Amino acid sequence: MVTTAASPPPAAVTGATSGSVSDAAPIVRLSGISKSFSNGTTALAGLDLAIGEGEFVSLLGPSGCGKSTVLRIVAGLTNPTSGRVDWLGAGGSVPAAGTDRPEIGFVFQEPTLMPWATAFQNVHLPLKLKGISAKTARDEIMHALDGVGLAGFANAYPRELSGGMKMRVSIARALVTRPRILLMDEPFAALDEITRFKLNDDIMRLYEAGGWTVIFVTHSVYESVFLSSRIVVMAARPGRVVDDIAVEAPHPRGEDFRTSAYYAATCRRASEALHRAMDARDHL
Ligand SMILES: Nc1ncnc2c1ncn2[C@@H]1O[C@H](COP(=O)(O)OP(=O)(O)OP(=O)(O)O)[C@@H](O)[C@H]1O
Repeated sequence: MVTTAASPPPAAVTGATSGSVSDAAPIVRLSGISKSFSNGTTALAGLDLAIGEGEFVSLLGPSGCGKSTVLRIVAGLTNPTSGRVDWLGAGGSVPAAGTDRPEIGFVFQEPTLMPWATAFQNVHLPLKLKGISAKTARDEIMHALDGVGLAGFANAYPRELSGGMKMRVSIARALVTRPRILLMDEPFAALDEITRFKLNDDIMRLYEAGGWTVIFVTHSVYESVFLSSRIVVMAARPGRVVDDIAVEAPHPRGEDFRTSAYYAATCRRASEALHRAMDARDHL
């Protein structure tokens, strides 16, 4: 597995600060991760992956290559069959406890909102589970809703919101605890293309302002190149990392980036890597 960068971006899309943080100290490191299920499926085999603090890493790969399983292992929702997950402190050092998980936000493909609760009450949920009252959490909840452009819809119920707005509430709910790392499992896959573009722009603005670390699962080459500082390409049977592409375009990223030659070249590069991954056969 090789880490490569597409050709440097042309002057037209450079400026501001560098968007690449691929040399950032790791926040979490997965070493030799394998995952087998009782039905005999080997979802992952010998996967090594380090995620740098502040990186936006997309996991791109064909269906069944284990992208969601990686997220679930990072979130602690399932344990690997073998291998280690190490959460690292400042400067990439392993904290004394070794595997202490920091605050994690998780956004799923479905918004999974409580239909009987308002947007405000839905965003309150993770804080409520920590014993924080709506009154105490009010400013945090409104800040999170404001961040996704829904401050004016705090009292709306999910049935009153569009698909894109429901997903924004879901993102606000994931961010309200101010997580150190945000995990997103194909969050925009069910949305129409225009809404998806808009949410890509919005998540980019939030990432640029918030400076969090993101692991983002997607099937979309275009989405992964627009959003990511790094694209990790996976192959299936068994799930493994086969390519690691740095996207070195600066921030802020918007339409100039989407229409740049560097964007087109990087999409081509990622698309070729994805096709190689789809053709890959078992290597074990
Ligand atoms: N609970 C489970 N029991 C048995 N097999 C499972 C289980 N969960 C996942 N798998 C299998 O593990 C493999 C990896 O699944 P995973 O959902 O991680 O892939 P993925 O890359 O996220 O797929 P997709 O892009 O289709 O969502 C698949 O072959 C899947 O069928």
